[in-house]
Amino acid sequence: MRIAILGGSFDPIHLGHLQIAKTALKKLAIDEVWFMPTFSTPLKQGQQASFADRCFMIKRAIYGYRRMKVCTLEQQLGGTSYTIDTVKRLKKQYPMHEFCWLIGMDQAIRFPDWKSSEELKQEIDFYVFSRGSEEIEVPNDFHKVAMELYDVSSQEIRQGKKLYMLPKSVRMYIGKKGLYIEGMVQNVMSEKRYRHSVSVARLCVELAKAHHLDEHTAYLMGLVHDVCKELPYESAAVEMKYYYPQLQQEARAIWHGYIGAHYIRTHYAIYDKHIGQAVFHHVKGRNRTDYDRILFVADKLDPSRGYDSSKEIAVCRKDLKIGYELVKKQQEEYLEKERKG
Ligand SMILES: Nc1ncnc2c1ncn2[C@@H]1O[C@H](COP(=O)(O)OP(=O)(O)O)[C@@H](O)[C@H]1O
Repeated sequence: MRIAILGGSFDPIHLGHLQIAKTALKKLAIDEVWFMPTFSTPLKQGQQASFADRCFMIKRAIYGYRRMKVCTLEQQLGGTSYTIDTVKRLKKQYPMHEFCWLIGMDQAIRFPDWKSSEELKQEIDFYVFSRGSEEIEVPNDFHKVAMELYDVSSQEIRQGKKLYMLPKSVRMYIGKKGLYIEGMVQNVMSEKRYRHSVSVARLCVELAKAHHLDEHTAYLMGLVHDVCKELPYESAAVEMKYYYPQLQQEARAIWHGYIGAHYIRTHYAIYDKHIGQAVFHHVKGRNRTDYDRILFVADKLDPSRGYDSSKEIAVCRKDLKIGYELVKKQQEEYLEKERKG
């Protein structure tokens, strides 16, 4: 068989990658495309999802495409993934197949920096996928394949942008596991609010641990609770009118909880009911589930707010219901004082 390899971090895989594989199967004389996730990339830092998660996302994305596979050879090789070593190993391990290598324009430009790039060109044929209109120089023994490009990168996805460029199954997985959530949240708020969010998430985890609840759920809800807090008033008003017309009369300071609960579902594919409810009610509080209580108290008692809340935190660690009542009462007293001026 003739196999085309598409190597990359796939952190995460997106529709641009799938487009290369589909075009290759259509235009080149090949039998299969094998996605080859890097174990660890030499020219790149800041890879964020584990190898297992990246593989799993690829498997989900190519589900139903009979001629697309995942190859985990670079994990078997271990250490830093250099393509020259991968290609040699491929040929040894699969002498019955013939291989070629697929790359996008951005990688083709950086090709001269690859380890033993001259030798590599002798080892295997390269096919570069580009719009065909670019004047950019790539090694002249590369074959060019014209393709309609999707304007998206994995980095943009990790920042929470262009999430519609993910296969639906991958998007659901990212939401469920909370992959890349830190970068996504950081991208929609000031540094100070992000620090608060991280600190609330930590306290949520601490309280979840003390009460034998799911720590991952607690972490996620803490991190995302203020995701809509810095939305401009005009946009917030539109969202409220559209999604929560019955709640428009409530104070503006409360809106971000409602809009946030909607946002994390539609944007981040976080469908966990506990998280949605806790975010929805976190400003005023709701004394129904432990997750509701934890997020409410953690937001108010966040140590990074600058006052000593250690006594209240200790009460919450011991008994969440009593702790909730205590914090709720303090909040009401504070609001009353504010009202009186
Ligand atoms: N939007 C896109 N359209 C076409 N090719 C792409 C796109 N994004 C990435 N590629 C190509 O897909 C391959 C794998 O991408 P990626 O996992 O992002 O690589 P890496 O992170 O290792 O640079 C690379 O050859 C890259 O050039």
